[in-house]
Amino acid sequence: MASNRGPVSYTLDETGRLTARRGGGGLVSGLSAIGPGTDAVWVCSALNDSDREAVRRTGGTLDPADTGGQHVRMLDVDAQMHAAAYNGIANSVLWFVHHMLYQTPMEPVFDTEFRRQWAAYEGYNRAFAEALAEEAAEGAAVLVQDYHLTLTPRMLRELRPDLRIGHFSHTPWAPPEYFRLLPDDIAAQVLGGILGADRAAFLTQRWADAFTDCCHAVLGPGIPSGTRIGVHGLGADVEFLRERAHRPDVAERMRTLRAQIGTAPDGRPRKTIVRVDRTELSKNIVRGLLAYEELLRSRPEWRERVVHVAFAYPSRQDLAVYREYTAEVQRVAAEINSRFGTPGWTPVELHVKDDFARSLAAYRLADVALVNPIRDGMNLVAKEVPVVSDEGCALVLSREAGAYEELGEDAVTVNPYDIVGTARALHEALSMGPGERAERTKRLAAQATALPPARWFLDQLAALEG
Ligand SMILES: O=P(O)(O)OC[C@H]1O[C@@H](O)[C@H](O)[C@@H](O)[C@@H]1O
Repeated sequence: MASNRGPVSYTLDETGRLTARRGGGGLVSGLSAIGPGTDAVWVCSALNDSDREAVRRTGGTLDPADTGGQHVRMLDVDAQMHAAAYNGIANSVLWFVHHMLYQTPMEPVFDTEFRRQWAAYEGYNRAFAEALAEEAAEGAAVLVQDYHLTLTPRMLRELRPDLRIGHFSHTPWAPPEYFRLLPDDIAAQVLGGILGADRAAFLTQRWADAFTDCCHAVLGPGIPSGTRIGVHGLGADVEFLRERAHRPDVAERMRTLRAQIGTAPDGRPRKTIVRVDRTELSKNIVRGLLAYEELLRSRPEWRERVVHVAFAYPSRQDLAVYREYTAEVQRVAAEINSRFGTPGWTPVELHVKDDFARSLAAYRLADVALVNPIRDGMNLVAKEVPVVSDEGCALVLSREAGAYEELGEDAVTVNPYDIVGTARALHEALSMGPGERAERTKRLAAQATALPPARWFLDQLAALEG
């Protein structure tokens, strides 16, 4: 397996001690299901100086005590090359294209700086292809992950024609008219790189179709190399989540959260709208807050009776646009609190420090979960909440999330750009009776766990072999 982010990343303290921490996001959740006891090797990249130090100390093969027993080879790619490939191309161009995030008349600009970064991206993809060519046994299956590594499949194919190669995209795929913002030669390289694989797979049929449409538009009719296309909709890991959500640290955080949420003037517990995201532009956190503000403005009966618990965990803080977005989220939350708050009621509880136990606590007690991304490959939060909810939780879900294909029927769905429409959806979700809420949650949980991570992975392997 190959991905930019591995299962762990390190921090180095003043005493020189390295501590491994588990990474976040759907990709890591999916691949982590392939636990110890297999001969799988996970090739990933050092993401920061502490990771580079870990690579220096271990020679690149991480200590299994740090990785939960998985065999992990971490590559020490040149720091500048990694920065240009990861921040420059992967996060600022390919992520923006697939999530359709360019929104000003001056963006994007593909200039000589972009071409320089593209050369780094090629070098970065080649480093992976070379490492995989070294690691893989004769005839092995190799699963290459995501937009960071679109060129690797073709490069690896040239180095090792004996391998069976799969590529998996964890993001949406842009429709041709948006994908073709990319310069023609770059668009062709991205598609041609993935088509170097025997099989290219996606989280939903919608993204798979968009990829095929892009191939036709950019490369001409037909999938030229005979690459097969597949769909595997990653689901929630029900056993892990239910066990983890009932540990004492989660119960303790539920007590703290309940105290923060408090009771309404009539003495009943306040209703809770929960969201949990990386502070990510595509997650649409600011519009979510504005919709909540609109709810409080247009439906004064909810004032003092509801709290919006918003967890927005730091992400990609090397990029100015992410830092600015984080500040904007904080500014809008503070504004709502100063406009509507009273001495006994804080309308928005915004927390930015990553705490998985607290996220699970919020999932368990939420009355409403708000998942309103502009676009999202899948969105696992939408699938995790129904699985761990104690008494049923109404899901407000963007129709642009991949999870909508599976969960749309039992969610209250929204156009993520429509603030008034989202406020109405929040009102509808808050007003849903307990019986209906519990019934819908049960059906959502069944859908959400249809393809748990281990099967998601094994299905891909089986399909690649077939
Ligand atoms: O930049 P980061 O933090 O490694 O996040 C990347 C991952 O973020 C996840 O949320 C996406 O599902 C993946 O597509 C992506 O690979």
